[in-house]
Amino acid sequence: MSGSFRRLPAAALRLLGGRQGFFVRPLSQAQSGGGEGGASGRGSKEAVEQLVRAHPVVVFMKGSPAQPQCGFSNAVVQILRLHGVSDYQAYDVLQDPELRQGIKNYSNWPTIPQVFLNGEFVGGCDILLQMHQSGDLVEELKKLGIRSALLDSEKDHGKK
Ligand SMILES: N[C@@H](CCC(=O)N[C@@H](CS)C(=O)NCC(=O)O)C(=O)O
Ligand code: FES
Repeated sequence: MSGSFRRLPAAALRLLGGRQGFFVRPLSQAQSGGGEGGASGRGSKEAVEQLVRAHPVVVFMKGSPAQPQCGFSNAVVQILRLHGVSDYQAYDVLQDPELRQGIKNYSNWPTIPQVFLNGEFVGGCDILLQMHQSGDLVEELKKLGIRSALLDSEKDHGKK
């Protein structure tokens, strides 16, 4: 799981953002404020936090679980499917440039997809794949009260 150290750069960014208030902003900055930078509106920390906490399992992706628009997002969907996880909240960042930037600011992670469990940033496609291979994903799902479907298929093969 990610440590809280990932939040530090976001806090630093907020501080920098606060300092802008001392100056009259040049037009170019004023125009970008509240836009794709995610400093306000749908990309703000507060708005993103609400989305992150809307469900025990949350995925920010390109496209939808039914129609992923990128192989990395598709990989996350397929890993969750392997574990029998179909009840999760997915957000399509291709529909919302502010969210696309806002989620990166929020987690201090530069790419999509992004997976959150119980409001905690877990990682992208590579990390979810590692957790799948190591067995950590089964354990993390267990903490959420979700029994991975892989446990049942392992039982069928005489393991546990
Ligand atoms: N290694 C990454 C793969 C994801 C990735 O590289 N995503 C790129 C291409 S889809 C991305 O989000 N780029 C920034 C963007 O499209 O906003 C992971 O583990 O999730
Ligand atoms: S959209 Fe091109 S790699 Fe994800």
